[in-house]
Amino acid sequence: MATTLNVSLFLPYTIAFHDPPAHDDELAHTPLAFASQQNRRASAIELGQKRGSQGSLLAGPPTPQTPATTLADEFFNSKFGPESQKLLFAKPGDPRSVVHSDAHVPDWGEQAVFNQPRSRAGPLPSNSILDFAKTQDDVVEQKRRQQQRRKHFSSPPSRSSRNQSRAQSHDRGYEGKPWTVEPAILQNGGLTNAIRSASNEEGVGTTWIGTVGFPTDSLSQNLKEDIDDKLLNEHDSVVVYVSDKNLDGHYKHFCKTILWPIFHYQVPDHPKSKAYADNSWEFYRNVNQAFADKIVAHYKRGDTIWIHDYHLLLVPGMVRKKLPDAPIGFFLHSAFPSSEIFRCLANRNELLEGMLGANLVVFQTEEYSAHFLNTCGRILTLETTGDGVQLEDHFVNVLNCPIGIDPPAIQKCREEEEVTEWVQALQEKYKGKHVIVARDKLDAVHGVRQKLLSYELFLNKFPEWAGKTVLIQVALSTSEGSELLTTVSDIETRIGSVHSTLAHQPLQFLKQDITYSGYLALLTIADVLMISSLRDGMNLTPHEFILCQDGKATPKKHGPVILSEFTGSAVVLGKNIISINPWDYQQQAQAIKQALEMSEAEKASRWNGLHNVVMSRTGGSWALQLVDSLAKIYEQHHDHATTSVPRLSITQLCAKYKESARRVFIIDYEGTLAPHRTSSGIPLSSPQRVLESLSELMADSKNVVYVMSGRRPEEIEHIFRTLPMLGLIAENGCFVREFRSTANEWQAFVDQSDAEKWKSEVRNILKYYIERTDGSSLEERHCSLLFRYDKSPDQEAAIRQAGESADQINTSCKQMNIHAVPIRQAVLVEQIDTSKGQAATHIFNQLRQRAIARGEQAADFMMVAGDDREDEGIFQWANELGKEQVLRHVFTVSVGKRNTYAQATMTQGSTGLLTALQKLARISQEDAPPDYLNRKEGF
Ligand SMILES: O=P(O)(O)OC[C@H]1O[C@H](O[C@H]2O[C@H](CO)[C@@H](O)[C@H](O)[C@H]2O)[C@H](O)[C@@H](O)[C@@H]1O
Repeated sequence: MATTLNVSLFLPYTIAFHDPPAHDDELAHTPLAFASQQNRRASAIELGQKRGSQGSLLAGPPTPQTPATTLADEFFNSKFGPESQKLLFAKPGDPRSVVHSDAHVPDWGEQAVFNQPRSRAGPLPSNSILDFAKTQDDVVEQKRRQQQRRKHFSSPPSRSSRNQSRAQSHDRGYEGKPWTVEPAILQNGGLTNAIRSASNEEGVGTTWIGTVGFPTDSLSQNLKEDIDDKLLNEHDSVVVYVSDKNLDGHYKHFCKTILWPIFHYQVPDHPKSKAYADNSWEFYRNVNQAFADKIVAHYKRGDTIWIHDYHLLLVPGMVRKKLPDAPIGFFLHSAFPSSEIFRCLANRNELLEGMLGANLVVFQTEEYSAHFLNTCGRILTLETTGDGVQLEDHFVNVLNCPIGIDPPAIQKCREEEEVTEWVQALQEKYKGKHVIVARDKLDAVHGVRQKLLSYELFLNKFPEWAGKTVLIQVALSTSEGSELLTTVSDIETRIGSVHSTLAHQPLQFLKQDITYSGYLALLTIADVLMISSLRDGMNLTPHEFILCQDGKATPKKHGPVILSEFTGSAVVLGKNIISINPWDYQQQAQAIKQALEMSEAEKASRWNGLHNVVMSRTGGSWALQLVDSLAKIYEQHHDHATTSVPRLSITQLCAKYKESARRVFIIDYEGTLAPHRTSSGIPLSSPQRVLESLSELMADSKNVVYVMSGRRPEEIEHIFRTLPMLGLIAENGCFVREFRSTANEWQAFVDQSDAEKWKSEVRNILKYYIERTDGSSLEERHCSLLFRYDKSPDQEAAIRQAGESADQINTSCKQMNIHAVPIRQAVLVEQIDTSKGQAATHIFNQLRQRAIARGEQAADFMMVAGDDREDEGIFQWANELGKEQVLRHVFTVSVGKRNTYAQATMTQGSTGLLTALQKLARISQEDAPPDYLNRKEGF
């Protein structure tokens, strides 16, 4: 069975270590025996809780029937202990159960949920700019002073070294402890649910590759191997082990303080931004390399590799280096920012190049894929189309395909008794109230502050609602500083002091996560969902809310969704949401009022529309679509991959040449018949041999010979002035001089006065960039313009300017039917509808018509030779003629080693091609009638 390797920073599983039970001698300290004991314990606790769960379930005044510790207390105040997994997952004890789509807990290495080792990573090495200015003497002197100071103050060890040594003594106890496999806390729940749902379909095998989500330095090799075995054999998971130091630098530093903020538009101009390179880049690279190595070690021919999210942007490129032929897909779960933001990243080129190692790069929405294409164009000066990015020798497809949820699995969880109990309790608690719910990460991008301010405004502006509305905001902790928490707490206090009464609290702010059953119940009983993210790749909470609002468990149903326009889900869910700009507090306040006052009919109609989207765009269909799209693209790429393009067989070429009656040659000049011009712009090497070979070929009246070029007609005509009968295609197909035309006339395929219109506009744009790029120049052609930077001393700066110029032209001149294409050390601006292929079609059709008119045989042999991207279209066209049997023999030949649509390659370069042409000419000479060299007319 074909296997998909799903690669994500965190596996869906982790390991929990347990203390052996004190008075339970019957239990051996083995994971299995211990797990069964844990399950028994968990059930006992659940039972105990349920028996006491008759009263109010959320923190509030206790009722007379309420026992001293209510389930509500457990719900919100429980300390995370070994049983606390039930707070986060649908089914405790079942590592495969549905998980929160957007779960989040405290920092990596500092979790308190499971008993796990702590990080042994020390602080990042210093990145002080001053370090670079020091002389060796300064360094020695500084160290001496530091030592003196330490002695003088006999300062206690630093906090991090204290933590480290504490961690080490704490970790000693993990060896020999029983352990169990648990659903991971740190994981992308949306991804896990989607892949699981698709894996339930027949024929899709999945292997996960990722870390276990906790620091592993302190685990012995034997223990690691035991964990490897269990996860591989029972959970189809391959563990990537990286040192605590690497994962700490990678995740806590590079991912969390640089990539995540920048990808979510935390503008790097901000003084606190860390968009500058800090030392964590090295750790990011190391972790990505460890993942790539693991994938390579595990990959078998026939497998498909899917790499997920912003933590692993370099992995596709790293794997590609080792597995040139593997099918690799990359999916970005988060947002992708505009190129203006992305370009602030110090390692922007490496990150983009890493992603481009994939065959297919997929984003949640069109906005992100468009930003990516645009960024590749601007920063890497690559040619992009709506479908992807053209690299020198292959195409990387780019797609958008939004993730969804797994409705059947969630519906099943909703049937659990515990959810029903929560629903009843919550309904009771909020009887007569209008409940707005929300569950977000408490970080700068999720807009909790903006939401609370808008809610406060709503309460102040519409006091008639203040006594009957409750906003339940579940806020998931993040590593972000306390500043935001302080601000949010201030707003919370203000709302409480102005609007709370003895009987009513309009805001329930819960700074911790809730049980999965509680979460589903909350979504079921709520009247409105409100999400105010400033940016979010997708956000699946709206999907889950819509599903739970079906009225099956409660008469309350079809609650409206207030959703920030900056989320991927707003794009997917479309017009039926109440769309808000989280920065517009007035609009948000108004949206709350609109949602609360919406008629039942409107609610139902909006919900139906939303529900259709949720049910059709599911996580399972997303996962299958990714696999399917990659398979198709891979097949296309592989149809013409270099490895499968054979060398041109000269023997076969000669044989077919010999047996054909009418032949057409269309051969590219620069890079094919002769090497590319040098960077000094000095003419190409002597074209003498080229002229001789072409002349010999033209001597046979059965042959029609065209040379094609990007140059202006007068230039190419000058180069071939000794062959006035040679057919010529100039400016990439804008002009054609017919073969054996005595009039020496050029036919134009472009209206030059039209071209003048767009050229004057583009000239102005290019002028700006040329002024800023040393050594660059504008080459004027009749139907195209060329921004050349081959003589620029600073190539890097020139490439950047070229990329930006192409981007600006492609964006601002869209209506003009032109495109700017980065080519070798230049940007070519030309009309979209002209090409070498188009000129070739014209030539070929004319030849056929003439042959038919004269009652002669049409061409039965064609050879097309080229060397770069611009020749690919003409290769495809000629191949088609062969496939459709318009021509009996077609030879498309690419000079060099690039990936190509040509049927054959000529790895020996121009010299090899000229030798082949001369061989053909010799055949003609051998077969020639005595008057051979005097015959002039062709067919
Ligand atoms: O916190 P991280 O480890 O850095 O991971 C980032 C988040 O990844 C997941 O969210 C992303 O994927 C979701 C599903 O595609 C999407 O809904 C969300 O918008 C993305 O940001 C994960 O679900 C979050 O918990 C992580 O915080």
